[in-house]
Amino acid sequence: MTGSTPSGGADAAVVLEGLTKRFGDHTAVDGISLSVPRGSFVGVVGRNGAGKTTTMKMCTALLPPTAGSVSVMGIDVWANPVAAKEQFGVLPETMALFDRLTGAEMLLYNGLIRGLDRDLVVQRSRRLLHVLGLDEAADRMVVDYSHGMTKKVALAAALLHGPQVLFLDEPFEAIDPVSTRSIEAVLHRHVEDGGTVVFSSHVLDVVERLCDHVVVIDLGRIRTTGTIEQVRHGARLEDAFLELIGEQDQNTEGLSWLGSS
Ligand SMILES: Nc1ncnc2c1ncn2[C@@H]1O[C@H](COP(=O)(O)OP(=O)(O)OP(=O)(O)O)[C@@H](O)[C@H]1O
Repeated sequence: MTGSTPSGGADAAVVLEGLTKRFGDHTAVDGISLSVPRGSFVGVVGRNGAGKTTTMKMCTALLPPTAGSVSVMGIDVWANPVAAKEQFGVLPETMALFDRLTGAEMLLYNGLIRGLDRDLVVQRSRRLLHVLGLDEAADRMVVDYSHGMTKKVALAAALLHGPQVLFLDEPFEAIDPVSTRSIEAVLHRHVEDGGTVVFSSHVLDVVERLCDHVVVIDLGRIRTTGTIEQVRHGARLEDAFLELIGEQDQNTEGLSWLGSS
């Protein structure tokens, strides 16, 4: 995986070139270039406000870039969003779901608007709901789901059309350990079958366990990228990350009043 000189070759699942997003005077993403090979499992990490979600949104046709380009499986996401969307599934940070439908109905609706055959959608939905531990919840309205259950049904919706690339923003946030393992198994299966996963996470132990590559973003730029081993240099990924980002001192000065009453 290259961080500054995207090859853009036929082996690339995702190619970012000079991807930039400015909000007024603030540059949230500052000219990111990256080439993600097909079949890789990539963790995107960075502290709060580093630019992970903004980058994910630009990759998935949710937020137009100020400059630069992104392509998925060779298709320019912003020049040809409809064709590009067939290639990827997305679990966004904030989910606008049709939550007055049951989980099964929501998946059916998602599948049908993607033009999938009804029987195929029903069959895939059942399987996904089962694997993600949502059998019991399938006939309940999504609005009544817990945060973790909502995330899992949104993940099922992202997987339904069998995309080549998955972009997942914090897929493990609010997910219990049992479901974490189920999701990990689904994602591993996707990669074993030749798919690509790009996900952001603050849980570096999960990134270390799952991913073959990691991208560290800071202040809207790629701070470093490579295989997990290259980035952690034999240490724990979390320690390597803290050293890289330079935030090891936990300064609690001025908080002596905490717990004093
Ligand atoms: N719509 C917006 N308008 C203005 N500024 C924004 C907007 N969206 C994001 N930002 C800013 O862009 C920067 C990057 O935000 P982003 O959400 O991409 O960070 P992040 O790495 O995903 O953070 P977190 O880990 O907290 O989710 C932040 O400074 C944020 O305040």
